Amino acid sequence: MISLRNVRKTFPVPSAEFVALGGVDLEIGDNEFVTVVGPSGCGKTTLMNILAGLETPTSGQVLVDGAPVTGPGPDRGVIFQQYALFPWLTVRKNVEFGLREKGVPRAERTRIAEHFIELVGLERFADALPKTLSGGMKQRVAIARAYAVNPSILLMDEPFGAVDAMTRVRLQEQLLATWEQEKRTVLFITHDVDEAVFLANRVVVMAARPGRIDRIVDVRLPYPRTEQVRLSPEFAALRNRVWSAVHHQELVP
Ligand SMILES: Nc1ncnc2c1ncn2[C@@H]1O[C@H](COP(=O)(O)OP(=O)(O)OP(=O)(O)O)[C@@H](O)[C@H]1O
Repeated sequence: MISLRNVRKTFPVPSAEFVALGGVDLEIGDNEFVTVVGPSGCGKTTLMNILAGLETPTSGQVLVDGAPVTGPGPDRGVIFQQYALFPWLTVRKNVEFGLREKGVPRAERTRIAEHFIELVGLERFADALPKTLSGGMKQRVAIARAYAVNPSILLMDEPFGAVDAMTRVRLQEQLLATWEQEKRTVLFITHDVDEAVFLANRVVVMAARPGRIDRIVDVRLPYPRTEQVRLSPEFAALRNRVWSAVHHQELVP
């Protein structure tokens, strides 16, 4: 369980302070899939960095299973928009990397890496170098690598932002298929309202100046989220609600 309690983050700017997050309260249950949308600059990445332990809040509490977050930890896997794979390592070695760091013995490393490479459908590319893979494939390697160290929480910041629209839809389906087999708590940041609704149990809509939660939309659509779900009137209604919540606030100066 993740708990954010009155989390505030300010950055010093000349002659004042900039309020990137102005008191965020949020609870995320175990194995929940929560997406975060909102206009540029509303503090999405700041929120994720705080949860990842890469930034400290100015005030407020950030708890994972009741314990304060004091830095990065193996309980939280982070996946960024840029693929962040080691270019000189094969897919297999990239996926094994965190396990090696943890001192997991070789046979066990191989077994775990194989399992997650298969789960993201890249078994044919296990011995390939990242430069020979498409952007979508690289991002699947990043997902397998994050999963391999067995974090209970996955923090994903616009992970599919750099791939084309068709690949993006496939990656969404693939991520959900992985999550349904290996449930984790996921916090997933995106600019894409369709993506936010398609993936989530709940969509957190943020607003800017100061960065805050504007509203939370429950997505009570069944999993697996098939094309039929994506094309359903229920999906369209939710998408329209989230779209209005995000885009109408941008008209405010
Ligand atoms: N180190 C910093 N110093 C000063 N201001 C910062 C710093 N980091 C972030 N900010 C400001 O805080 C605000 C929130 O930034 P953040 O990156 O969290 O927004 P975001 O919602 O993720 O934006 P985007 O969707 O464009 O990625 C922005 O206005 C940004 O300029």
